[in-house]
Amino acid sequence: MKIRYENSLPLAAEYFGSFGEASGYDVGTLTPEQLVDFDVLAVRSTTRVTPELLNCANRLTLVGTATAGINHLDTRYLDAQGIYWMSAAGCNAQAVAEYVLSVLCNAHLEDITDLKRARVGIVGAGHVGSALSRLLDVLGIEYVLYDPPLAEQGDERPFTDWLTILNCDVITLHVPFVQNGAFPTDKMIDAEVLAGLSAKQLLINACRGEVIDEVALKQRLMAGDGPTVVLDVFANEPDIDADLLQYLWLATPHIAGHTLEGKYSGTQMVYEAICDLAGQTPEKSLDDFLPERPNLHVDLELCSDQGDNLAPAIALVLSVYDVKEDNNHFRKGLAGPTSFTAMRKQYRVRRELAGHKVECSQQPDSAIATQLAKLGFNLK
Ligand SMILES: NC(=O)C1=CN([C@@H]2O[C@H](COP(=O)(O)OP(=O)(O)OC[C@H]3O[C@@H](n4cnc5c(N)ncnc54)[C@H](O)[C@@H]3O)[C@@H](O)[C@H]2O)C=CC1
Ligand SMILES: O=C(O)C(=O)[C@H](O)COP(=O)(O)O
Repeated sequence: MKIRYENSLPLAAEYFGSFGEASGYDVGTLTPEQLVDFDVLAVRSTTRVTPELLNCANRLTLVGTATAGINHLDTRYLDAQGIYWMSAAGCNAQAVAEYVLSVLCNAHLEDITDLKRARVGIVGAGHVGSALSRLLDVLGIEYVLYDPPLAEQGDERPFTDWLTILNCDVITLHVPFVQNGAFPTDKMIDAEVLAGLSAKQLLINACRGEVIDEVALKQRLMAGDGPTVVLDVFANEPDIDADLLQYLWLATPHIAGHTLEGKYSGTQMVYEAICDLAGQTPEKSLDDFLPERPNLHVDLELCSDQGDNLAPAIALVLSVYDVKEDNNHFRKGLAGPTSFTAMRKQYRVRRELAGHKVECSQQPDSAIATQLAKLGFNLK
């Protein structure tokens, strides 16, 4: 079997090498001729799989993307050609949920959002939206879910309406980018929606840039008194509107899903699909590759000094992942499309919360210990 893979799939050689010939290509360099006689194409969101790209693909049986989003695949064309395609659904849901949590923790500390009173509107209750709702449940933060497709499919969770979402203190977007059909998301946050948002609200987009009308967003933010905005994703990546950044509270280069766990899981899922194709039982697993998590030390006494029972969780979440570091790095490093892609592909090693061992300066009270354990921390 011959496999062509985008080099940014971590561990691709380790996972795919045993199937036969596996050869990588750098982002933006794949040509149609390089797919001649290949059975499998493994990509991330930075390879657009179009009819033109597959022009010479005479043997292609499987296109696998190690990502949750699929809007870079022409799935209609693949279906029409009888080429099986798969995505790594849910691989990085926890990563994105923890990105949003890190944003919320910072917003709480900076008095942008009072997490004890705030209501979070989660738009899209799939893998990411659900992972986020579980984190908010642990912390006792109120939220509502909006997901008409799931409601229509009979999902029994309580769903709210669009107007209620637009009145939430925090609106966080976790939908796929869809242009057609009954539930399009293209510019679902448009000029009219933006006009109704106030300076008391926080708007987070970590799904796809095109879900917000960015031209309207910039105009709204330039006019003043607009919502606080956090963007991980932008229209027209990697050639983004850098001028927009000055109006955003936090901005990051599409790395919300880029934990080590999220990226390795994506490759693992593509590997499992190839095993399936080859009629083999998967022998490799994430545990073969994931390094141990570092230990954390936290002074709980200091944390709870502020009389805030969210303080220990916030301190720990931010000690594992503080989105502000990525924001600072992005703003310093952005100099055109090449740097946007480079910052994504050379992203630092980021780990998820679960499994971190925590040494506390004092025994936490039982409610806080339970909360931290439910976030996945191992209290020593
Ligand atoms: N920034 C990043 O690094 C990442 C971004 N993403 C993006 O986030 C999106 C969501 O990821 P997952 O939760 O894993 O996908 P998912 O497919 O599990 O969930 C998406 C949910 O959105 C719902 N939905 C679709 N259209 C809707 C509409 N018009 N209104 C409300 N809800 C709607 C679906 O019913 C589904 O439940 C992905 O499609 C991808 O584009 C995903 C992972 C990482
Ligand atoms: O999974 C998705 O969907 C994402 O947006 C990924 O985080 C995108 O990462 P890259 O494939 O662009 O590295």
